[in-house]
Amino acid sequence: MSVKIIDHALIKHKLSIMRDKDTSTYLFKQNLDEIAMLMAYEVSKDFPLKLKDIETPICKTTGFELAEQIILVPILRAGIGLVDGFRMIMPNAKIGHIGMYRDEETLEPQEYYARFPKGLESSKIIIVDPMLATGGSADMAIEDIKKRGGKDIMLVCLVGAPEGVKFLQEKHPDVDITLAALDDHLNENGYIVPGLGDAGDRLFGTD
Ligand SMILES: O=P(O)(O)OC[C@H]1O[C@H](OP(=O)(O)OP(=O)(O)O)[C@H](O)[C@@H]1O
Ligand SMILES: O=c1cc[nH]c(=O)[nH]1
Ligand SMILES: [Mg+2]
Repeated sequence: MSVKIIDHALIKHKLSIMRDKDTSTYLFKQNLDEIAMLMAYEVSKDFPLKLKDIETPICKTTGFELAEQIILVPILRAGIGLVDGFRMIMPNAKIGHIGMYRDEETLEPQEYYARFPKGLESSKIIIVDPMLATGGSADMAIEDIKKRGGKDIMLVCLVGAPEGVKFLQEKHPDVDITLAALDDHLNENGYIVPGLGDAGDRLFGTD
């Protein structure tokens, strides 16, 4: 399993705007869209290709196309915020949904919804969620997808805590994790420090 933190000036700039508590809901989503596109570009750079015969205006030649179906799986709610950016550059991706919220007392995830396209077992599955805190939600999502036959799974989050990364590395060594930032620690309420607060609330204007 690998844990990769993307080192990119634009991502650092945009993520800092998102972290700022005075950033509006509109600008929060705008920057999330832009970071999602940059992250999608980065995580897909080694996706397998197959050869494809094409004809340019000049001659016949051999081009490429992605060899595998991509299934993007946002963990609701906040994960929805990463879907638009990923779809901009992966327009053929199918979308699965897992609905989950953390119990505020125990921090245990509760799954309330799941719906997937067919073909999990032969697709490249990208789970997206802005926040990886204790890792409980991502773990439950990965377990659910594995039970349904998914094998080739990666996790893409904006901000991760060391506690959650360690938990997932031990539990799912086959799942690669990509982050835009690895933060310092979790506070007593299970929030990432410095983090960006509650991603779902900031994205949708709830509190
Ligand atoms: O790693 P964990 O400790 O499980 O925490 C991370 C989860 O918490 C947030 O969702 P939340 O439960 O706030 O639900 P929401 O997206 O509906 O706001 C976040 O979007 C993750 O799904
Ligand atoms: O910091 C955190 C931790 C969990 N979920 C969030 O939205 N933010
Ligand atoms: Mg939330």
